[in-house]
Amino acid sequence: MLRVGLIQMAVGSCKKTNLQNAVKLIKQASDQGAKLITLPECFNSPYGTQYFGEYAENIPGNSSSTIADAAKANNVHVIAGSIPEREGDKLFNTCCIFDNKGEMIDSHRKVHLFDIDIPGKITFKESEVLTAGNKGTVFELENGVKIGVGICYDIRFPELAWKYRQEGAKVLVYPGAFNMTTGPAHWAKLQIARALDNQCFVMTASPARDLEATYHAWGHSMAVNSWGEILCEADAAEEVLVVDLDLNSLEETRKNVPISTQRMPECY
Ligand SMILES: O=C(O)CCC(=O)C(=O)O
Repeated sequence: MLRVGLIQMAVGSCKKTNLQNAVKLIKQASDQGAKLITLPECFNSPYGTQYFGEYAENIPGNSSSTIADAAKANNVHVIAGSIPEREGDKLFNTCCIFDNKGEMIDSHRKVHLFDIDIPGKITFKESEVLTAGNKGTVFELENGVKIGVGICYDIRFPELAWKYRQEGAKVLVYPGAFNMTTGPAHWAKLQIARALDNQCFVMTASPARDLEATYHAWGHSMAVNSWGEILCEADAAEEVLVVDLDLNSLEETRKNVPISTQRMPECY
């Protein structure tokens, strides 16, 4: 069993408050026994291309070291959602991953930037300000369980998740901030799809919905098992979800429906 915490946190315009809130909610999840905790995409800054430059930080920097300290203080692994990262004259959307001693053991820069245009609904172009990451990210917990990490739009690309599965991932984690158009239409379905086509657990953490903000996040952070069942799901408000992932059930799914050994790549 792996007990995980999904933090759907309210993110506002004050970075200091956002960081304090993240630390408080990590403790809340840890107090309920979570050993692997994920924060949402863009947890130190409002989500929007107009904010990334102002809120960006180097890594290591204040935001990353605040979460590192929280990971150590609570003896938990933390997938630190994402922050706008500055490196030289470039900005990235970056997730730092900390072990339970507060060491940054890996990081993931969003590979697929969120550039979409749905007329009359939502137009968003992260590539106007962000640079894409150029690698996938799989890290390992102390007990050897491998975790693949993507950020939000990365969930739409099954090849990335399949690469993680091939590298041994059992859990796929996507901090994300879907919106009021694609959220209700696709968010849960994409998680179930990635869970089924890779026979992995999928976990997401979104910012809470703030109708005063310029971007309205869908929320609905959730965890899905390898059978495609939703184990827990938040609504739109701030909430900490804690749930047990039964890794034996995953082995059973993989044994009973052995798709990983039945591929016919020569036909694809
Ligand atoms: O894929 C979507 O519909 C939303 C993606 C998104 O909000 C993001 O990548 O931040």
